[in-house]
Amino acid sequence: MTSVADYYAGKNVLITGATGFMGKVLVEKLLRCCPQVRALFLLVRPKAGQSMQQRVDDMIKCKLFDRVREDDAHFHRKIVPISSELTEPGLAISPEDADKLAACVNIVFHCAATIRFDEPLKHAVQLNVIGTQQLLGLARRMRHLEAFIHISTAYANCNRKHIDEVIYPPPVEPRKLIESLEWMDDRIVQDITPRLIGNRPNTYTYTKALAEYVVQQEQDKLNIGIIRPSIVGASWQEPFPGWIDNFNGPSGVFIAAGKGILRTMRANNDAVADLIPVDVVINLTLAAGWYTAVHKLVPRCPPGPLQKHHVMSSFKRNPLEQAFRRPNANITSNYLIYQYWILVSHKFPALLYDLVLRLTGQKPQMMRIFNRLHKAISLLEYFSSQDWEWNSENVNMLMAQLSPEDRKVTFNFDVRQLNWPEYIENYCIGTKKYVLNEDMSDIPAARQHLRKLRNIRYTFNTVLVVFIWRVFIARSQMARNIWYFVVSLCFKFLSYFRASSTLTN
Ligand SMILES: CCCCCCCC/C=C\CCCCCCCC(=O)SCCNC(=O)CCNC(=O)[C@H](O)C(C)(C)COP(=O)(O)OP(=O)(O)OC[C@H]1O[C@@H](n2cnc3c(N)ncnc32)[C@H](O)[C@@H]1OP(=O)(O)O
Ligand SMILES: NC(=O)C1=CN([C@@H]2O[C@H](COP(=O)(O)OP(=O)(O)OC[C@H]3O[C@@H](n4cnc5c(N)ncnc54)[C@H](OP(=O)(O)O)[C@@H]3O)[C@@H](O)[C@H]2O)C=CC1
Repeated sequence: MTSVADYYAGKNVLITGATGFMGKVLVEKLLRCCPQVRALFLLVRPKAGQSMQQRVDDMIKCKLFDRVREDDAHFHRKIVPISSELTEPGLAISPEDADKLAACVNIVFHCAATIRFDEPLKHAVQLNVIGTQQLLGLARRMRHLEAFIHISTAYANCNRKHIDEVIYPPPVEPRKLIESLEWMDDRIVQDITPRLIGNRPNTYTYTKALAEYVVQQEQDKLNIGIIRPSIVGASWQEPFPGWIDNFNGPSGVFIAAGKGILRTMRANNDAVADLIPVDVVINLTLAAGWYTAVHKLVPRCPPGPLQKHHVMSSFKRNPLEQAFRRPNANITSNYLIYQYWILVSHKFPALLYDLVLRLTGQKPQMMRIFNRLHKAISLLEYFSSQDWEWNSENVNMLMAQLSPEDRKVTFNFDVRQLNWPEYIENYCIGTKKYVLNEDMSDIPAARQHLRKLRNIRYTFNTVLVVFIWRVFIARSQMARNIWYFVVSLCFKFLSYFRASSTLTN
């Protein structure tokens, strides 16, 4: 049985989406744990005024690559950036580059995609479906290709409750959809999008389902493998715990909760999300690359439960700077209760805060922030308030195929060993350190700020009670009688407990 690292020795690997969250972890892991890999060809586009080379240089300077740098200061020599825009004809790869790739690439990892839930259908199809088709076209030209690994999502078939490790028939024949979208203007496409996506929640899951089908069409010509991760979160162990660099999925929710902005969300009460650490997904992906070179498979990443109290307690121990309120989110599956909390815990404090800003001559901003937050959580709700059943026999089979060393250490993807409270703690610290770039040495000041917020809350509640008392109790005889009745009842209870505790002592 060869080890996974042995398989990658001397191989030329092509990666799309290498500048993204998962792509970066894939590049890092390959360089660190498969040091004999020959070259990594990264398809990168110029962006935001930066050339492709500048972007790659910036990427490898980031902290994520510290461990690789320690092992080999010249690791960048193995990285070969190739200029490419996946939505352009021929992927906008120069003919010379295309010929070079066709001549030497052994394995392709296709990670690039638009993962936005609000992406217009035309663009989502252009990148997630047509981009994938074009990459497959290039792959067919690769004379030494051993495996084509496509990163899909566990939610590509989220319109089903039970999902097996098979490719389901597509919602529409991709070719027909592509032809229709070509002549339709954007307004028409926007109007018909809800009808097209049907019982899927967004264009992302719809186009990822089509992409799976497009990949499957090539199964007679290429060795294909499809990975379907659920919700990918910060790293568990590698290259270090808690690495995360974006606001997607749960990370944005955590940050908003840690900052005390998000106080309620609609979600399943017990297991609110199927979370999987990014290093686990990447270990599985690399193992699947090795295995697919010989066989074909569609593994799914095993999910884990995410519990909200771990998030709250982590942020209380390691608070974020300048929180709006103390972290305390109320997860509910009940629509009415949710609307109540939105009003009381989001809209009312935002209005109050904006009023204070206006009175002090500043620009109001809190209501705008909450409107954006509500848009974001409404898009995530579909995933956080439902359950799916996934079959993961292929994952178990793949695990059994690994050597003991790979299975337990180098390419471990067994989340049963994961300590969830510890993972969530590191995840929350990771959002603080790597997404918000906050310094850990500021934690005492952040704690002090939370204490100040708690005192403000106590003062506010006391003022509110006194106000209510003045308005209602002091003015109506009946309210006064009820009040005296409640107070005397409390007093009687207190005396009773005091008497009974004296007797037992
Ligand atoms: C309380 C605790 C308990 C919690 C329990 C619940 C947990 C989780 C629940 C449910 C998770 C479910 C997840 C399902 C996942 C499925 C799995 C997958 O297969 S794929 C991946 C999923 N994809 C996404 O997650 C994309 C979702 N995001 C979007 O679609 C958009 O971001 C959206 C519509 C939500 C918002 O869009 P906009 O246009 O309003 O905002 P924008 O462009 O994203 O960015 C806002 C600002 O933030 C900055 N920003 C973004 N990333 C940044 C970064 N890394 N660093 C600094 N700034 C950043 C941006 O530059 C922008 O700033 P400027 O307004 O331009 O100034
Ligand atoms: N994150 C998650 O929770 C999950 C992700 N997945 C899947 O994993 C894969 C990677 O996701 P993730 O890393 O989170 O996504 P990111 O958004 O972080 O990365 C997307 C990558 O695709 C590249 N890309 C986007 N558009 C183009 C384009 N037109 N031409 C060339 N490259 C482009 C981006 O490059 P650039 O830097 O230039 O924008 C970036 O490198 C996706 O296929 C996604 O569907 C599946 C399940 C869950």
